[in-house]
Order: sequence, then structure tokens, then C-alpha cells
Amino acid sequence: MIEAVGLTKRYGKTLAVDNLSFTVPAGRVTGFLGPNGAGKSTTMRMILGLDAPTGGSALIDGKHYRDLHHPLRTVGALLDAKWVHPNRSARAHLQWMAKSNKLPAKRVDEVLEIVGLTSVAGKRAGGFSLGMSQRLGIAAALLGDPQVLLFDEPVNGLDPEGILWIRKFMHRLAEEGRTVFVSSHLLSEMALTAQELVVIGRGKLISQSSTEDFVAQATENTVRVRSPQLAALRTALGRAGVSIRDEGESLIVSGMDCAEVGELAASTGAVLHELSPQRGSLEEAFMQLTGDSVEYHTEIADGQVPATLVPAGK
Ligand SMILES: Nc1ncnc2c1ncn2[C@@H]1O[C@H](COP(=O)(O)OP(=O)(O)OP(=O)(O)O)[C@@H](O)[C@H]1O
Repeated sequence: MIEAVGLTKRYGKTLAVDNLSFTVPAGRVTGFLGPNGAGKSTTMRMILGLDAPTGGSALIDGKHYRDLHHPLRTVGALLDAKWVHPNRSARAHLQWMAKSNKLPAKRVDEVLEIVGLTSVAGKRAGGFSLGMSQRLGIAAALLGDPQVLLFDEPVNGLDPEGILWIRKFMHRLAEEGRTVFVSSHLLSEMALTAQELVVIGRGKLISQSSTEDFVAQATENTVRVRSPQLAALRTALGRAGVSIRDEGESLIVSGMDCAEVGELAASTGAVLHELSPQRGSLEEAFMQLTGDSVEYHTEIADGQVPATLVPAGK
């Protein structure tokens, strides 16, 4: 478990992290969401003892990082996948890390196997693709078989196959009972990966909840209905006092569930070609809760269209 209590970090005039308190439970993938510059990396660095807080504390299984007896056996992290000597092989890099942290050499081949790099273990890490470098970074994080794992933007720049691999891998680590804390500004990906969310904006906590609750609290469930007798249906729905909006050949109804819309359609004699519940998205929920502090746009990367958020003015 990770616990931040009143965590604060000031860089000169910039308040990067502002009195932040949250808990990251074991056995779940917890997404750490926020626009660029919200303070995610700074928070992770403070948890890992790489930056000293100006105030408050960050605890891993109840202890400050500096007080851990075996840091790499307790917590593993992927902060920067390209942090590896380019001329070293993947195996040599991990052997060096294992040796300098008094971890058994045989663990190197185990983690190479876990992340699927055994066949390229003797190759120069400098020639690795970003996806392979991410796997090597994850292998390094797993060397001490820690119960707590932190990943900073692990899917950034990866192709869809790499993104899917990371997502499944995070789930597997959580199913093994580990604490998995993963930062991202790719909301559509986090909606699929994270079961819990810690959401921050401008260094402050916006919300901590399950992903499901976060979306449900901030968005409205609606019903999409399509019918060849759309005009009659629209009139009946209007009389029932619900709010309706046109979307192409469909109506989007708020204020009634599918059963109610279906019954109203039957009593009107309207044939239905579609009657489907519409759930809000993580993007909508995020926009609703962060208001105008961020501006929404989409970014096209490797054939995918992930939603991403940037602060206004950037
Ligand atoms: N070493 C530093 N010195 C001065 N300011 C810093 C330093 N590190 C971070 N900041 C500032 O602190 C704020 C938070 O930055 P941080 O990198 O933690 O955000 P982030 O949410 O991780 O953003 P991103 O998604 O872009 O990585 C930003 O305004 C940033 O410019």
C-alpha cells in the first residue's frame, strides 16, 4: 500500500504538489491521472525518495522510502525507460542492477522471461525499440520481486500491441496481490487499465475512487433509441417530460432507463431498431470534474486515437 499524507512540493514559486493525500491499495491497478504538469512525476519521485517533500509524507507499506531495509525488494519503479547504458546488453544491465542491490543473479533470467525478452537478452539495449525498452524497465522494476510497483507513463509512445501488453501485465501484477500505481494522461487507456483512480489537477487532489464511480458520479447515463417512427416517439417522450437530443438518426434520452423508453415506445406503437444504454466516458467525467483548468483534444498516435489532456495555455 502507498499512502500520501499532506504531501507538498514547492520549486521556487511553483507549487508542484499541494497538500495531497491519497491511498493506493494492494491488489488493484490504480491510475494516477492529471493533465501535463499536474504534479504526477513529482509525486512519484517523492514516494520513491528521489525528491524531498516540502511538507507532508509519502509512505510505502507504512515506511518512508529511506527507512526501507531492502528498497528494491519492497518497491520497484519504471520512471524513464531509456535509463540504461546503450552499449550494455539487456542481461548485463539487469545483472549489474542485481549485483549492486545484492539480489540473486538467477532472478535476472526469471524477469527476462516474465517480460518476454529472453530471446533478445544478449542484444545491445541501445538498439531496443521503445516497447522493448519499456519491457526492460519493467524487468528491472521486478528484479527484487517487490509488492509495490510504480510506473510513470508506461504506455506513452507505444503501438497498440505494446499498449495491450502493458495493460494485461498491470492486471496480472495486481491479481498477484501487488500494489500497482500507474500514471498517465491517456484517459481512454486508463479507463481500460485502472480499477481505481487518483485524479489530480494543479498539484491538488480532485478525486479518489473506483474508475466506475468516478465516471458514474460525473456523467449522466442516457438511452439511445432508433425507430422508423421517430417523430411519434419524440412527441411521446416530450409529453413524458424527459430531455431529448437528436443524434443522427437516433434520439438520446436522459431521465428514463431502457425499460421505460421501451414501454413508452410500445404504448405509442413505435417499432424500435435500437434501444441501448449509453454510459459516460472517463474523458467526459474528467472534463466535468476538472472544469476549465484543462482543455481537451485528441492526439493521433500509431493509428490509435487516445484522448489526452493538456493544461489550458500550453
Ligand atoms: N525540478 C524541477 N524544478 C522546477 N520545477 C519543476 C521541477 N520538476 C517539476 N517542476 C514543475 O512542477 C510542476 C509539476 O510537474 P510534474 O512533472 O510533476 O507534472 P506531471 O503531472 O508529471 O506532468 P507530465 O504529465 O507532463 O509529466 C510543473 O509545473 C513543473 O514545471
